[in-house]
Amino acid sequence: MPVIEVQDLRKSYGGRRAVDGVSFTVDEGEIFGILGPNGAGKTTTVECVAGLRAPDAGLVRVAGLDPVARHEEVTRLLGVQLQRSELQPKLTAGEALDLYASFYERPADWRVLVERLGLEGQLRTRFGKLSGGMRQRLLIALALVGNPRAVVLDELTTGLDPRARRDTWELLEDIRADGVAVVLVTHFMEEAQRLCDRIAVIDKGRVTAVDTPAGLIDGTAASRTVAFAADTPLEQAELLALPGALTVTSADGRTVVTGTDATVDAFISLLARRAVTARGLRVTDATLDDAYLDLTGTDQP
Ligand SMILES: Nc1ncnc2c1ncn2[C@@H]1O[C@H](COP(=O)(O)OP(=O)(O)OP(=O)(O)O)[C@@H](O)[C@H]1O
Repeated sequence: MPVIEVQDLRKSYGGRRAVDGVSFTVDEGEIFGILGPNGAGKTTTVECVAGLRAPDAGLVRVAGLDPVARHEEVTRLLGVQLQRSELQPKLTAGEALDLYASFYERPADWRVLVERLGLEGQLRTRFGKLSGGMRQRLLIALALVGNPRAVVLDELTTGLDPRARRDTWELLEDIRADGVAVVLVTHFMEEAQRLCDRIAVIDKGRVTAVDTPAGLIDGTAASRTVAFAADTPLEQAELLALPGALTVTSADGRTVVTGTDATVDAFISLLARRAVTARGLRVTDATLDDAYLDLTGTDQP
């Protein structure tokens, strides 16, 4: 049974659809990414998973429980770090960690989390006085302090410096190894590519693709790019006729062909057949950025 299950989730605000039929499941020991443009409905979706918003329609289950009807039980199983999270400004970081740990029967040792997240120097600082990045680190620690079975992390590393970001990624990888199911909303492609086992791309309230990062990349129309300078010019039309070829551009003596694996294979055969030497030949894979741009509308802000 998946730890998190979302089926045909729908949610509108004042008649405007924010989430329009989203479905996905997240298994134990899986990091499931949600990518999508601003306003696509990502936060609304994870707020429904956390039981903080009631869906208009559809089904949400966390460990088999309805997070709205069984909110208290779900709170014990699910750690949550949301974009709109706030704490009482006068509470110090150390007090907040003690308080949150007291909610759970078997809390994690928060000192370990504090060390992993580089929060040691901040324990006596009030929440209201923490820098943006330190607040973020504290909210991550609070999401994990209950030793949850599942966590929802909305923009996990926004505002973190590069070292804190790497440390947080390693922490998440350890949590996954412990069998926790993780839902990660992110705008960072590098983060998604490194951490996520599967990713849902959401656009205008709908899931436009669910796959592994490699699967999403392979699914892009132009999954490979070949760049070269030929000693004997090759006809543009001939290159465009290669199987799967999408575009051919030439500038400064170099030609760039976009296409698929089949395009690359056919291109190599063409070189051999013509006894053409391609200098500085480079074959590059599409990135998750390319896949993301393919899968989301261009009319978004
Ligand atoms: N409390 C609310 N009241 C009214 N409309 C809302 C509310 N929260 C979100 N919306 C609207 O619902 C849509 C989806 O918002 P949501 O915050 O879920 O998107 P998102 O994908 O998380 O965006 P971002 O990447 O900017 O965080 C947007 O059009 C937003 O303006």
